[in-house]
Amino acid sequence: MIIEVCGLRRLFGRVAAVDGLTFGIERGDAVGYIGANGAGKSTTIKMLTGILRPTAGTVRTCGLEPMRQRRRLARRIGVVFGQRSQLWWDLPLRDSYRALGAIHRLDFRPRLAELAERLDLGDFLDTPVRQLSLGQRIRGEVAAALLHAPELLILDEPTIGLDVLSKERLRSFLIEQRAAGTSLLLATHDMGDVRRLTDRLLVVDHGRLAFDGTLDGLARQVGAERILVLDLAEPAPPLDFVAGTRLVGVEAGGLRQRLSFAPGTTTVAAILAAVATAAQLHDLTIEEPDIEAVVRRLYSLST
Ligand SMILES: Nc1ncnc2c1ncn2[C@@H]1O[C@H](COP(=O)(O)OP(=O)(O)OP(=O)(O)O)[C@@H](O)[C@H]1O
Repeated sequence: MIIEVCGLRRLFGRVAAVDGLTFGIERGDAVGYIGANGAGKSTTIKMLTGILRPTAGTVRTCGLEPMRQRRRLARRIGVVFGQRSQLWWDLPLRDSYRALGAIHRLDFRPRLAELAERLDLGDFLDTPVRQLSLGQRIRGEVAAALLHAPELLILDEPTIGLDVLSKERLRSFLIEQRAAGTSLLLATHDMGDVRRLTDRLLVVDHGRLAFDGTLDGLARQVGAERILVLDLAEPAPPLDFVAGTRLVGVEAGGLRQRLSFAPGTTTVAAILAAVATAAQLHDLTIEEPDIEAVVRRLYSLST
């Protein structure tokens, strides 16, 4: 296992930020770590990476004890905090990589060339970090975390604040990394991240594990439905006949219609095939369920 956590606890004064977590993650897995604000995600990550000492319980990351073997661990994991930077603000991006290369005692150039190409960093490698856009900086952060080819990549809210295109680019890159064998642990508020990048989901609530399973399993348990928003070429009568869906909105005289469906019961492809018999599609978007709402619902079911 690449991560093993047993009875993990962390108190801040009287607040238990993490309150008895036990879980394991297999090598090569991609796992989403979700929960409401203040649920304990960042605190868990800090204990996994050796930044914070557990109050009780044990944690092993890459088989190492993070607090005691922090340096050895740093060579084997990469960490990206979306809201904090590990880059040198006033230096050109390239100089941060040079410095990280020196810290890891490796010739960073071949790996950087590969990452720069995959993450499209070429245009701004010589720009000071403080002048980068958020999307550019996050790509820069991800490259920094992967420079030493770690076996585990831990990301805390990597796509927060990114526009749709930058998000999608980053996600495709992470999917490739995973296919190349890197294990992923991804703390996020974004259901789209979870759906695209992970195949297992841990939900933490008040420092405790509230769910461990697949996204479809979670959707079944709490009824977290996705909504397909269909923009039609011409107004159409209500599309209330599509198997496995529920019509939840008709706008603009039938030009825009919203169908709700539970993952696992039908597929977008099947829905579109049924819609095509009655209307011509112009555009579509999928609205993911809101993570906070899913967690609230999960919590209300378990209490
Ligand atoms: N250094 C600290 N001192 C005191 N309390 C803390 C500290 N760090 C976290 N906490 C508290 O621990 C709890 C868990 O916080 P944590 O940051 O781990 O949550 P989170 O799930 O990452 O939240 P978010 O999604 O908002 O980042 C919260 O109640 C928070 O206020």
